[in-house]
Amino acid sequence: MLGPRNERVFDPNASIVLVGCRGAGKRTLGFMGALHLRRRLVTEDHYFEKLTGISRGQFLLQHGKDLFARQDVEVFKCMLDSNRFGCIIECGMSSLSEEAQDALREYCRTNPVIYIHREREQIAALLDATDATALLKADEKHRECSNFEFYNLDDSATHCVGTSTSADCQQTVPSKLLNVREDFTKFLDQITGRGATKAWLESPFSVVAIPPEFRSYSYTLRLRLSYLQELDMALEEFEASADCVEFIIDQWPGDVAEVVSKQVALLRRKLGLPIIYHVEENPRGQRRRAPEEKNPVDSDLLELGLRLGVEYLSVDLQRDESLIQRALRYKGRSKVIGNYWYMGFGAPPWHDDQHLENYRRAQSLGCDLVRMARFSTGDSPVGYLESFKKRVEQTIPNPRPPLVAYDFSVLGIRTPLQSKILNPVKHRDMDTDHDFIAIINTYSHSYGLEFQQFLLDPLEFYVTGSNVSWSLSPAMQNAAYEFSGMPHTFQAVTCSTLDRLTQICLSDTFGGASLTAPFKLAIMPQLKVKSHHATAIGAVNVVLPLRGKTNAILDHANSRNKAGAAQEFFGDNTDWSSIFTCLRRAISPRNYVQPSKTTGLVIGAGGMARAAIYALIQLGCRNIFIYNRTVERAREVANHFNNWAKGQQGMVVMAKPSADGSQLPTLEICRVIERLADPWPEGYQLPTMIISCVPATSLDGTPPADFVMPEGWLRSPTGGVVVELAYEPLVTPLVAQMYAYRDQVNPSWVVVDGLEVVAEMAIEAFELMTGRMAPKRLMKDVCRRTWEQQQRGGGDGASGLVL
Ligand SMILES: O=C1C[C@@](O)(C(=O)O)C[C@@H](O)[C@@H]1O
Repeated sequence: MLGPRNERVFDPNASIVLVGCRGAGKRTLGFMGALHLRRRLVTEDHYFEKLTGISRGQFLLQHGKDLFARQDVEVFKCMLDSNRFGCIIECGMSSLSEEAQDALREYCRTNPVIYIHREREQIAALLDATDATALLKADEKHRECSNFEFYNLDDSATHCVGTSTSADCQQTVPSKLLNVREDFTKFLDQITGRGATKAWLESPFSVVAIPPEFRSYSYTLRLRLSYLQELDMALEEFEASADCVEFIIDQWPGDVAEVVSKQVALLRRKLGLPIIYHVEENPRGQRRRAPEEKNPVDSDLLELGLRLGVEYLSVDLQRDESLIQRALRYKGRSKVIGNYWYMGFGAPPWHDDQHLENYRRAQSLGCDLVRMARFSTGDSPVGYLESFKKRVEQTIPNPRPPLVAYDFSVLGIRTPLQSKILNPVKHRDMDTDHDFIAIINTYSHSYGLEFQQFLLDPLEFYVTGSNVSWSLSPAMQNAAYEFSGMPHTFQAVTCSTLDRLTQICLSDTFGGASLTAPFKLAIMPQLKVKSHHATAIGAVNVVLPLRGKTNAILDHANSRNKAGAAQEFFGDNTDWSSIFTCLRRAISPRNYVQPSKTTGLVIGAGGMARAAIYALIQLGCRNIFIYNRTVERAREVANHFNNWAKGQQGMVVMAKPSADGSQLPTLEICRVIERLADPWPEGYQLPTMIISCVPATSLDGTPPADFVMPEGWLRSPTGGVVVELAYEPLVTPLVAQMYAYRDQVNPSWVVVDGLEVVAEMAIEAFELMTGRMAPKRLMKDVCRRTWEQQQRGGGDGASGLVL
C-alpha cells in the first residue's frame, strides 16, 4: 500500500500567519521571524489603518460596533489574501470571530498558520482580569484553525554572558528574549524546511549539518514524559548526551496538549537536539486502554507532535491503519520513523521473511526511517541481524530509508554496537528502571565501546603556534573527550615553522589542530578545501584531515575519529563564528541589526579584527568602522573587505551621507577612523556593537594596548554590546570602563569578556574536529576554572611541548 500525499508541505516562501491570544507574544515573535527570514511583517492593526485610513479605535467610535465587526473581518480576509507570499502576518483579535477562523482554516491548505501560546497564568497576568477567563477560553479555538503551534516559553530569567568571576554574574544581558528568539527562529527553519540545507551550506563539517541518521554513529537519549514530570534535576544537565532526544509520551494528564507542548519547548531550549516524538501505545504501569479509546487519543497526540514541528515523528506501523495514514498525511517537514516492535516472547527471528516484508511496507508508505526492535531470549545470534541488514541492502531497491534495528532483553538493548544509528541511551544519572530499552547504556559508554572495538581510533589533537603554552584549549578539549567517552588527547605544542606543523599533520593519528600565529595565514596554500568563510576572511584557525574514501564531504565528515593516512586537509575559521555567536547572543531586540542603520566598531587590524569584521557582516551590519593605532594597517583591512564586498551578491548598496546631507550610493562597508579624538562620523548612528581585538598585555615588548572608548562614541541611547577578546587580565581597561559606564550612565550595555569568546572558539573547534556535540557548559566551566588556576599560579594551567 502506498502512503498518502503529504498535505503540509508549502511553498517555501508562503507567508506565515501568527494567531493567538493577546499577550501570547505574537508581535515580538513576528518581528523576530521577519528579521530572520528577511520578510515583511504585516500587522493587523497597521493593515486596518492602511485600508480604511483610520485606526480601529477611531473606526469603532465613528461607525459603531456592528459596522466595525463587519469591516474588521473584511480587512482580515483581504490581509490574508493579498499577502500570500513573503510575509509574516500577525493577527490581532479578529481571529476570534468565526468568519475569520473559516478564512484561516482555508489558508491552512496553502500556508503555515502558527498558533502562539504560552503559560496561561502569564497571559492572564497581562490581561484585564474581567475578560481573561473568557479570552483564554476563546483562545483554545485557535488550535482548530491553525496547522502549527509554538509554545512561547518564559524567558524572564536573567542570563550570564561572560563573568569576571563565575560566581557574581556581573554581565547580565538586558535582553530577556534571547532564548525565545533562538527557539522561534529554529522552529521557523524547521517548518519552512530551510534548516538542514542552510546548516550544510554554512559549514558542512558542523554537527548540525548531518542529520543523526546519516552520521556514522548516532545515539538517541530516551526521555519519558512520566520521568520528566518528576525530574528534580535541571534539564541542562542532559546536554550533549546524545545526537537526538526521544520524547516518549507514556501518560495522559488532563491538559495533555498543554503539558506536551511545554515539554517539547523545554527540551528544545535546554538540549538543543533534534526531537523524536513517540506516543507509546501500551505504557508500562498504565491502565490498558480499549482501541476505541486509545486510537483517537493517540492519533491526536501524534498530530500535536507534527503541529509542534518536531524533527522526527515515530509511528508504530502495527497500529490502526487510519492512525498511520493520518500521521503520514499531516507529516509536513517532519521525518516519519516507521516502527515495528516485537515486545514479547515468540518474536520472529531476523532471518524470518516477516521483517523484510515489514521493511518493504514501511518503505512503500513513505517512511523516512525504519526502526525494528525485537525482544530476544538469546535465540537470535548477532550475526542474524547483520545478515538481515545485508538482505535489505541486496533485495530492496533504492531509495531505501535508513534502518535502525536491534534486539533487547530484560536487560535492555543487547549491545550498542548492533545498530549504528539512533542507538537508545539513557542519561548517566537516570535510574535503570526508567527505561526498559536503554537501561544501562549511556552515550559516553556506548561511544567509548566503538573505540574499544577498534571501529574508531584514539587520535591526537593540538593547539599550535609560537606562543601557546598558556592556551586554555587543552584543558577544555580533554575534559570534553572524557565526557564523550573518546580516548583522544589534546596538547599545546609551541612551534613556529611550517615544516614542523606539516610533520604533525601528516601523522596517521593526527585528528586536527587549532592554530594561532604565525600559522593562520601561512597554512592557507596547503589546504585542499577551505570553508567559504575562511576564504573570505583570508585566514584559518582550525585544520582537520580529510580521510574519506571518496571526494564526498559526507564521507570525509564521517571519517572523523578514524586514523589513517591523510594527504589533504580542510581549514575553517571559528574565530569569526565564535564572535558572531557571542554578539548574537548578547544583542538586545532593540539593537537588532538593521543593515542600513546599525554601525559596528572594530578595534585593531590583525587576524582577529578581520574575523570580527566578518562576524559583523554576517550579522547583516553594513556600516563598519575600524580604529587601529597604525592607520595604514586599518586601511588595508578595510580595503580587503570592501573589495570582497564588490564580488558578493546581495550586499546592500548603502547610502553614504554627503557634505550637503544628501545620500550617495556606495559599496563601501568598512571605513577607517583615524584618531580617537575625532567625533563619531557624521551621518552614522553611534555604534551598538564594539569588538576589541588588541591584546591588553604586550607579548613582544611593545607597550600594552590600553584601549578605552572615547566617551562621545558611547552615547548610543539603546546601549549595545562590547566584546573584549583579551583575557589577560580579564578586566581590561575597556571592560573596567564599560562596567563603570553601565553602572553610572547607561545600564543597557552588555559586556562579553575574553573567556566567553575563547570558550566558544574551543566549543566550535571540538565540534568541527570530532563531529560530536560539545558539552558546552562543561567546557565553559573548565575554561574559567583553568584560567583562575593560572592566575593563582597553579601548575595545571600552563602546559605544552616546545618543538
Ligand atoms: O584565539 C584562539 C584561541 C586559541 O589560541 C586557543 O588557545 O585556544 C586557538 C586559536 O585557534 C584561536 O584563534
